[in-house]
Amino acid sequence: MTSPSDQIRAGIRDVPDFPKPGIVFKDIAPILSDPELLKKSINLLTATAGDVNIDKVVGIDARGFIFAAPVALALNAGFVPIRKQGKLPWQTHSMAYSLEYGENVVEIHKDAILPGENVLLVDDLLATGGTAAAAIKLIDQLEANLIAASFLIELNFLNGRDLLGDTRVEAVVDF
Ligand SMILES: O=P(O)(O)OC[C@H]1O[C@H](OP(=O)(O)OP(=O)(O)O)[C@H](O)[C@@H]1O
Ligand SMILES: Nc1ncnc2[nH]cnc12
Repeated sequence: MTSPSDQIRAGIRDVPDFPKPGIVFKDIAPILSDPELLKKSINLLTATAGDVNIDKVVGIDARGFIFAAPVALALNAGFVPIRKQGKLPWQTHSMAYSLEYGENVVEIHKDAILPGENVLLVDDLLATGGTAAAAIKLIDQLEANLIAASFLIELNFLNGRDLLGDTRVEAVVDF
């Protein structure tokens, strides 16, 4: 019997040279289109919270939202979006960063998380760690208590977790 994480691993499709030459893109579309794999992904990400009561699940625009919102519901927590620059209507904190195939700016609403609230950060994939590191800086600016950063996929060879300081990092599958 294959384990749920092995089934998820088998559902990830490699697309060479996307979005740039030399990048092997991990395509999660086959997981999203399979209700069993999608449920298993949500369940395993939810389990990374452990026994800690989570107040807010923070998801990163855009693929992170797919997983973070259902995880928030499963944990009876609120959902907070970190969005790419220019999309959030209220007052924001901003952070510039580099990722495996470019650079960008992410933002969070200043009132999205109360000081001391327990936060779980959820994204689909940890590559160089640039995106997650920027998200963690935004969460820190709100004086939240980051319990863990949880990813469906981690690309070990890019050492992204080295950028995330002493944050507990969890990944459902790694390559
Ligand atoms: O560890 P890093 O090197 O920073 O890369 C990881 C990030 O890259 C992807 O986001 P992308 O910016 O492509 O956005 P998308 O979710 O809108 O596709 C992915 O969803 C992560 O957020
Ligand atoms: N190789 C990759 N595949 C999918 N998403 C990514 N985000 C950053 N690197 C990625």
